[in-house]
Amino acid sequence: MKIFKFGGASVKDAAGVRNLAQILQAYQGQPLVVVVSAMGKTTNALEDVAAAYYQGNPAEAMTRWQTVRAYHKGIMRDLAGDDITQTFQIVLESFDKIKTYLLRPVEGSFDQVYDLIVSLGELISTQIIAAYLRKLKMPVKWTDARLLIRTDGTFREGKVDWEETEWLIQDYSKSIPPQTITITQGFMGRSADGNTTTLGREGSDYSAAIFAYCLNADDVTIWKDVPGVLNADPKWFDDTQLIPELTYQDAIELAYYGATVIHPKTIKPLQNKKIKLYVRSFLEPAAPGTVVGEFNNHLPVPSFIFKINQTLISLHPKDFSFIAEDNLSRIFSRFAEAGVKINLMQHTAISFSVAVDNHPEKIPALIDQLREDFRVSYNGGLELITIRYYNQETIDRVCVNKKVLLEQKSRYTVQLIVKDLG
Ligand SMILES: Nc1ncnc2c1ncn2[C@@H]1O[C@H](COP(=O)(O)OP(=O)(O)O)[C@@H](O)[C@H]1O
Ligand SMILES: N[C@@H](CC(=O)OP(=O)(O)O)C(=O)O
Repeated sequence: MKIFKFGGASVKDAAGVRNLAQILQAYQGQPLVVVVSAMGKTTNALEDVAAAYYQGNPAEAMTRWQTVRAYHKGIMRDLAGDDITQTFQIVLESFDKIKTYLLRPVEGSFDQVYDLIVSLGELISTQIIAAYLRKLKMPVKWTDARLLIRTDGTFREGKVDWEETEWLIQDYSKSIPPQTITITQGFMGRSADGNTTTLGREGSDYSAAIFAYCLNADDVTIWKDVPGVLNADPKWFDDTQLIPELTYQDAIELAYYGATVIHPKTIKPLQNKKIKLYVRSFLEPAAPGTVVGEFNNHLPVPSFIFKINQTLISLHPKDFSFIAEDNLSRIFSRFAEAGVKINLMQHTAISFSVAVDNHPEKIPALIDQLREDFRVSYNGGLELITIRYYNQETIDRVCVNKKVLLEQKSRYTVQLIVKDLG
């Protein structure tokens, strides 16, 4: 069994869907599970629909939804010709159900409504793709991932119930004929009480790993718009180099520090079962890309990760206490309660500094909370630069025209919080 994952960029238009079909045709005859994300930037657009709907503005929600619907209709028209009803009847029925939902009064918390609305992107994309592949007479089965991935009740960041999910997925796999191409959604699951939950933004890579783990798959391929894992994001750096082989450990570290090409939760389930992960280009499907697996060699070149929009928060006890266990536990519980992930931390006897992503909806409230116990100073608009397998030359290179506010080195990794002076 092979698991494939196609992200939003790969299916952003009809040409992308045709390209996906062509890639799958090359693997015909093999059992495949194909995990697909929402098309293009649909998830962002649906976030706006959810916000308007929840804020009690149904007219605005409907207008925003109609834009999403028109985008998908355009893709269907291109794939099917002018009459889309024959090929895509099921999608049109989904559109009607969504419209009916948006006309109903709001029920539940914002996060619950968010998951229900935002996950529609994946449901629609997989319905369109399955219908198109069926039109090409390919042996596809559209499957609702919510029947297979069981999560706890946390909305927007559902935690996988691995035991139940493994049982559900294995049971499903017994029921499908060999050679079937299962088309299913990334990023979503369902809690035991029947609520749709999402796994966190960009979580479709993780869904592919969940399927692979539960099916003891041979391997996973995530099809991207880059040739594989590079030693830096080509959006930021020229002259990037492809990394042909990557250890699980290095892949986890790169993804955790912010190399967005692989979702950080993806690697661990694969590493536990020694399942290889291929990162390949959907634009150049014959090229080998990167393979993540058990290798002895470290990264062949230093790798760079940039995270912009960072805020550095520094805390100082108001009393005469040091930054020791009691203060640390109070600080960590404040961050956990606010749902703020710490990207980097450093402490001295009487100060504690952390770098976090600047979420305007979370950080000001967290700072107010921290002020109850600490003197707080903060600095926004910063960059976090991580270099794996650094040397002084690489540090000097990234620090040109930057002021370094904080530096932290371990054996293999250096992290720098910098202010751009340019
Ligand atoms: N080290 C890296 N190597 C390759 N791509 C990277 C790296 N770090 C960040 N990226 C970015 O990851 C993008 C692909 O990931 P993503 O957009 O999340 O794909 P998808 O939406 O298909 O899941 C690339 O376009 C690239 O800009
Ligand atoms: N569509 C979801 C899940 C996802 O992983 O998408 P992508 O594979 O396009 O990053 C999101 O945008 O968050």
